[in-house]
Amino acid sequence: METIRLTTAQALVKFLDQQYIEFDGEERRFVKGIFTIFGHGNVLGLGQALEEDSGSLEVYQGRNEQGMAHAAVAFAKQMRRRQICACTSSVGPGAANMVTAAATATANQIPVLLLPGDTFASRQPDPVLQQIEQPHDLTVSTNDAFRAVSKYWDRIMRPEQLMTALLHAMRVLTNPADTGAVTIALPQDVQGEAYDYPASFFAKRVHRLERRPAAEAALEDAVRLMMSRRKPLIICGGGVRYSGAGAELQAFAEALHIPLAETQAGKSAVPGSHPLNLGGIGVTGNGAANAIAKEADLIIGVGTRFTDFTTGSKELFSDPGTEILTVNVSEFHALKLEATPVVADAKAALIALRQRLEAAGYRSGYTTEIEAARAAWGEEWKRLAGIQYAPGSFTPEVAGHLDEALPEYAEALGGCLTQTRVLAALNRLLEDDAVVVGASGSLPGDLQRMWVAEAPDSYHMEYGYSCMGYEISGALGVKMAEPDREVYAFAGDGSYLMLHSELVTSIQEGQKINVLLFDNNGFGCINNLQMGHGMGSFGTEFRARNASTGKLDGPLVGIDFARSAAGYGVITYTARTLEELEQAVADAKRQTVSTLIDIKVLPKTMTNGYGAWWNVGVAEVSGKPDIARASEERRRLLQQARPY
Ligand SMILES: Cc1ncc(C[n+]2csc(CCOP(=O)(O)OP(=O)(O)O)c2C)c(N)n1
Ligand SMILES: O=C1C[C@@H](O)[C@H](O)[C@@H](O)C1=O
Ligand SMILES: [Mg+2]
Repeated sequence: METIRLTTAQALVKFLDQQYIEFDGEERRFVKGIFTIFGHGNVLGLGQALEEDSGSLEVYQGRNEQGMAHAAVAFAKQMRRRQICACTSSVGPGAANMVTAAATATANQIPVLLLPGDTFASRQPDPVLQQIEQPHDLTVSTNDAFRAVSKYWDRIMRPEQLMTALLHAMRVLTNPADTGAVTIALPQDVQGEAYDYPASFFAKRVHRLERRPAAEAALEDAVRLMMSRRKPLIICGGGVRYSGAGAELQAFAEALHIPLAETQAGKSAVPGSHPLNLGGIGVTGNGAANAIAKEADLIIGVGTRFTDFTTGSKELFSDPGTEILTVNVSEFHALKLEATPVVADAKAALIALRQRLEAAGYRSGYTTEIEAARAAWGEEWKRLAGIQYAPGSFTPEVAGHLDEALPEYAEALGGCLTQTRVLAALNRLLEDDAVVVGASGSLPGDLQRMWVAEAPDSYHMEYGYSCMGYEISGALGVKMAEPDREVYAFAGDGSYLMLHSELVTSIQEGQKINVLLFDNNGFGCINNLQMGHGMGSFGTEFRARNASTGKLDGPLVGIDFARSAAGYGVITYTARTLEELEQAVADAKRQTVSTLIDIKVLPKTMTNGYGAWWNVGVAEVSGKPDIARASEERRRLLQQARPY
């Protein structure tokens, strides 16, 4: 047997360089590159291997391990899971920083390969610098924390273990039904240990992504169910996009005259202006989608996980007469809500179903309802787009919380833009094919309701984990996937402050991203949530400690975000009026380096309502009558919701 003598780390790099994926007859390299932050736990092992021969893998330098791993996740998501990046960290804190990103990947079912350094397999030394030491179990290291958030986890204690570990890693990374983070922990001594690897291990491997066809019996069940229903509603989930099934979904809806609503992951599979596209559904859904959902007698969930935001915490389509049909490549998701399941690739299943339903002469029973719902929402959209602050006589969308404090905010921010007006303007100003990126705060809800995404894959929302700090790291990953499109990160001030380190990486790499920073001086959506459930404003506005009360109820803490980012070499702007915003966007489009627009928006001016419930835990014991009322209201709504 021919062998090649390599270190574990060298073998790992050589193997990754030989992985390819084939989908619909198209072959491409699977691993584009590797993000690195070196420390003693990886620099002399994996670092050495990459310096000596990285093959065709591109090597990037991250700033924060969570940030770089989020960039890798966003890259794979935007590539529709057909190409990935790996990430290597040092041992201990560097590794721990990647745990959050692993969870983001797994929650969103996005492949990412994480390669954290680990403590010495030989235990010489023991403890090594940054080893946590658990006296009850010496095999435990920081990297065990990845077990909870990975789809495949392994630790390479001997060089030859690498071979089975990597084959399993590829199995999971290329599995459309059950992918996510793959963690391979690499003890730092083993990374440099030599082994005679069989040459065959490094042969080119092409992993075929197959479109799983639907079983004939499942299709028959689905057709039978649909033939008995007059008011079906399609929910278009992320699986539609990963399958590349947008056109088929649109054809299915058109042929059978069925309206569709979008999840956060499914938006931009079908153009937002399509007459059958009702837009975002659920807790953050709009009036049209939620109204049609309430009347639907059949929900057809295509490629959706049915999260609580999508289902309105199982209250939105809770009528016992409403049936659920699912099309999902994952059995786990297809079987939710006691659905009639079609376990299959979305594109394959939609084609097969349409053929059968057309042959059977199926057409939904909708007459004018879809058009009417869209028109009513269109009017509401225009109202939201036109909201302007006027001192003294202004009622914000989220009213009754901080009404009296709004003039103070207007003064501290130096402007009084409303969030809904800014979003409507941006929807008009940004390029049609630009990719908008978001994840957390009030913006995902507003975008889900208001953003009309026309171009395919122009909406990139991480709302499986809704992880603050993903926005800017994610925008970098999206830009790497789509170098020819403008990419805009929509981030709240809280999220920006949590993590924006990869903005510097974007400058370093010459990858232009645009940050649209919505500064409302606080954790706005959480303030809405607490005050909407009877609490006071507590720990969510950015206010200084007040010496007289000892609480965080002093003056607002203003931040000049434009100045902060300018220090990195980012081209920055501050927008306090719509004119300033328009000028900033126009100028940002002309730039070749990353830009940031610090948009000063009033709190409480985001969208609110539209008929779906969100089940949040409320205190059953409190001295505040408003909290008792919120708890009572929750009990009432729980009775209307599906219990499971
Ligand atoms: C990593 C992480 N920590 C905490 C949260 C909980 N959380 C969700 S939104 C939010 C506040 C967001 O504030 P900001 O980014 O300013 O957005 P806004 O709601 O003000 O628009 C918090 C703390 C989260 N989603 N992610
Ligand atoms: O707690 C949360 C509330 C949501 O509105 C928000 O978008 C999300 O980031 C979150 O964590
Ligand atoms: Mg904020």
